[in-house]
Amino acid sequence: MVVLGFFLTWRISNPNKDAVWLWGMSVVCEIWFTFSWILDQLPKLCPVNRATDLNVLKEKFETPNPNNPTGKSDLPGIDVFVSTADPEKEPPLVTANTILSILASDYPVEKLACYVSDDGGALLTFEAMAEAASFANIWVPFCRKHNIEPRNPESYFNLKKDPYKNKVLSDFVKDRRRVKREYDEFKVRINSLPDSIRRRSDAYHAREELKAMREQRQKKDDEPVEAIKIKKATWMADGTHWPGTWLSPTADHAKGDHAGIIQVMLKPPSDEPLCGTSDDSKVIDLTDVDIRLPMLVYVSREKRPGYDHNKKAGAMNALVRASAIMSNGAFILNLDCDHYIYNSQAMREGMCFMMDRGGDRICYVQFPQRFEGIDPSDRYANRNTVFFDGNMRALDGLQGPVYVGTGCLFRRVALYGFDPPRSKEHSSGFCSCCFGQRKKHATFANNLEENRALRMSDSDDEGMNLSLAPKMFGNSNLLIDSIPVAEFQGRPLADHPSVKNGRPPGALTIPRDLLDASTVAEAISVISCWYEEKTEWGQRVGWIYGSVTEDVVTGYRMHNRGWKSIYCVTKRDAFRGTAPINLTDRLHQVLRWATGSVEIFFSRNNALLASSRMKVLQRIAYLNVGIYPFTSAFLLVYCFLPALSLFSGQFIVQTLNVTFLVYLLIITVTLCALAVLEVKWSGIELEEWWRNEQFWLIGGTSAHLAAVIQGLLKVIAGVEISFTLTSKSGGDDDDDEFADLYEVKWTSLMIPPIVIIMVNMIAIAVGISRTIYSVIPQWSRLLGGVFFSFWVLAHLYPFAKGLMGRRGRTPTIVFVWSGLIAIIISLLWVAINPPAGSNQIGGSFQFP
Ligand SMILES: O=c1ccn([C@@H]2O[C@H](COP(=O)(O)OP(=O)(O)O[C@H]3O[C@H](CO)[C@@H](O)[C@H](O)[C@H]3O)[C@@H](O)[C@H]2O)c(=O)[nH]1
Ligand SMILES: [Mn+2]
Repeated sequence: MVVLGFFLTWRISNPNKDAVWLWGMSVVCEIWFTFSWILDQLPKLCPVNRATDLNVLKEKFETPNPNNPTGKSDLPGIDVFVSTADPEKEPPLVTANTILSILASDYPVEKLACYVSDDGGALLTFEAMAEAASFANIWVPFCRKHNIEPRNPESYFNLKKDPYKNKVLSDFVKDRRRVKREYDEFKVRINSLPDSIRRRSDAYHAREELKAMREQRQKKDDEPVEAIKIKKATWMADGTHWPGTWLSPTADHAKGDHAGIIQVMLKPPSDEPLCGTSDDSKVIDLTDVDIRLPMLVYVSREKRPGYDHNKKAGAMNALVRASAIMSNGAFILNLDCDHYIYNSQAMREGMCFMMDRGGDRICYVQFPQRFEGIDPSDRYANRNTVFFDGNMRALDGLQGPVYVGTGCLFRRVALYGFDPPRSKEHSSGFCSCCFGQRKKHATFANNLEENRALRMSDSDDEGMNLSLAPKMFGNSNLLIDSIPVAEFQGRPLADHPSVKNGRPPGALTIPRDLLDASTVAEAISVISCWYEEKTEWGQRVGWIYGSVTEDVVTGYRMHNRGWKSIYCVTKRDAFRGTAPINLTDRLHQVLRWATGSVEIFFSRNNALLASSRMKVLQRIAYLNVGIYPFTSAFLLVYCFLPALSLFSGQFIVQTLNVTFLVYLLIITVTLCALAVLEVKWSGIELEEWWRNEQFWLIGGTSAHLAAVIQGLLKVIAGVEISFTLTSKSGGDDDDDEFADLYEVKWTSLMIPPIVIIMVNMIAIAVGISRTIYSVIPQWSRLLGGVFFSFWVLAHLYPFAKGLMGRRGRTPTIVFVWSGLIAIIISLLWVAINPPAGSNQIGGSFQFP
């Protein structure tokens, strides 16, 4: 930082008088780069590593003791949320496998509930979930019996390693073979679902069409023939009408209108273990194996024209409410449909933090995102290890990692918008409510000890005032009543009142057998379109609306209240998911992320407006998240500088004097040392670090730039931003695993990087030919310019490779266009600044 400071001062005070424009442009860029670099570095000042001890958790919660003589698990309830939106982009088989991995995970069955949110309201997804629920009867006990890992059947049966290693062979070989056969049949059933649904519905449509045609024929000839319009409908297997959308929602998954649907696919299990038998009709022998399954619920919130459904955030909020009524787990695990549980102990790992002393101030435990199916060289830095093993672990030493949308275990009451317990002691006495408006809100959990009471903002009003709750949470009484229960159940054991008073911790649960028709009806009412009207859902409560990166804002709002979060890196990956390996899909993904950041920047969730409860370095980290897309503008300019310098024969400094070179050397050496340090500390490879640098430039000059423009359009013209889903591969096509990598799909995001590549290549060519034909060739000078051009090109290499496809299948027009643009720019250049013959060569650009 110090060297950068001196360097910038020197740069500013030594303008290049022969090319002030070049000097000015470069200095402005350098100032911005320094600023953004500092934003990036400061939050890394106190990195930490954490470890958990699952045995201690077991000892405290699942071992007989005076308070718990039977040793029955005292662990709190967890509701797992899985979101899916479009069965075409998110294959139901993938979602089904995720569900199976959750149902089979190692957590007390009666404390676990799984909710699938289907934003598409698609019958296909519904039926696939029903199939998964039925296959779980075989899969889950099998996993328990033989300690299977991972508990996602698709991944398990595709494991490359020997399945019989470290296993007691006798039973296992037989069981595995049988379950595998069952799984194959399950897969066939899932894959044939689209056809059978279509056949079912087509038969109906054919009948309807015939009817309509007959009616039309009866009309007189001179009447205009109307287009035959049949209201499309989908039919369930039992012959009833599916209240969701047509077979698959339209590409615009966010808009498929349909009723709210809740279906309990697996009922809440009994409280006591239920062992299987050696009954021959069972697929495998289940003597002494607990065959209970966790509760599984299919939820598709209502969608109607004229309502803003708020994308994923809206879907999650519907689940928060429905689950509060149906199972009210004190904790919520959020997973995308393609992120499955890879480590069956993962939830316990998270619980170690939540249930530890002081754990009641933790709003969420974020796990790193890990990916499968990525090309070995990770061309587009999909693994994102620099972020997940560097930045996120560093943030853990501050107030905690940001929430990244999946693989995150929440404390339910933190999502409800309460302040953390004991927040008064920690707040500085400065106005700690968010943005100056001191809203009065009731202290909620009236039945809690005073110093623990959770607050909405720092209300002066300490009394209980339940009448305000409907204003925030809407008017479901079941929902409101469930809130203090969730708070109570989520308390760390150390100060758990039940331990103090000898009360069984389960005493406050809503009995699961109450899950009757009226409960489900209430749950359906809270997923209706209008439920959130005039409430604070999405504003202060639940997932926060207004950004396509709902995750970052949602986490931000919790940190802003003084909650802290934990980053939990487990030895065996907790969860694994997929990522887009296709260049275009990847660009669109980072475009969405960057757009979300710009949205945040221009909203009241800009970190500059953070409350005093947010730690300074944490605030800088969030500021960086909101600001990074803006770097793209400067990056774009800087990528053209080497070319401009080769064209003009000028450079960003007047003379390459010793001071400049020494600064350059020190900065370069320091940055290299820093990179090595970070790589060593985070345990990633230098290769991965370099991929990250490359993609930073690729994304920076394409997607981030577009994001800034989109964001500005939203602010200025109110143009809405849509959530473009990332396609998940089915994992079915074994013939070519990475075919996606080579597919070239045109997107206008590619234009800026292509132009940069072209201009720099032409510049190198121009530079070389000029040097060759000049009277006194100055090779050393050429070397300088060419080096920086190459530096830019090296960063863009993966991009160029992506454009080439596998056998150069890029439409030639792409090259023609970019060539054209590049030539026009060079010609323009010559027109503005005509080369002055040999004079120019002997110009001002000289080595010392
Ligand atoms: O209207 C919508 C849109 C999306 N989703 C779900 O959101 C998840 C994430 O979508 P995806 O296309 O996979 O986005 P990614 O870029 O892969 O996801 C990252 O970034 C998103 C924010 O941009 C977060 O929501 C994700 O959790 C995070 O994994 C998926 O499960 C979708 O089904 C919905 O439920 N409803
Ligand atoms: Mn995803």
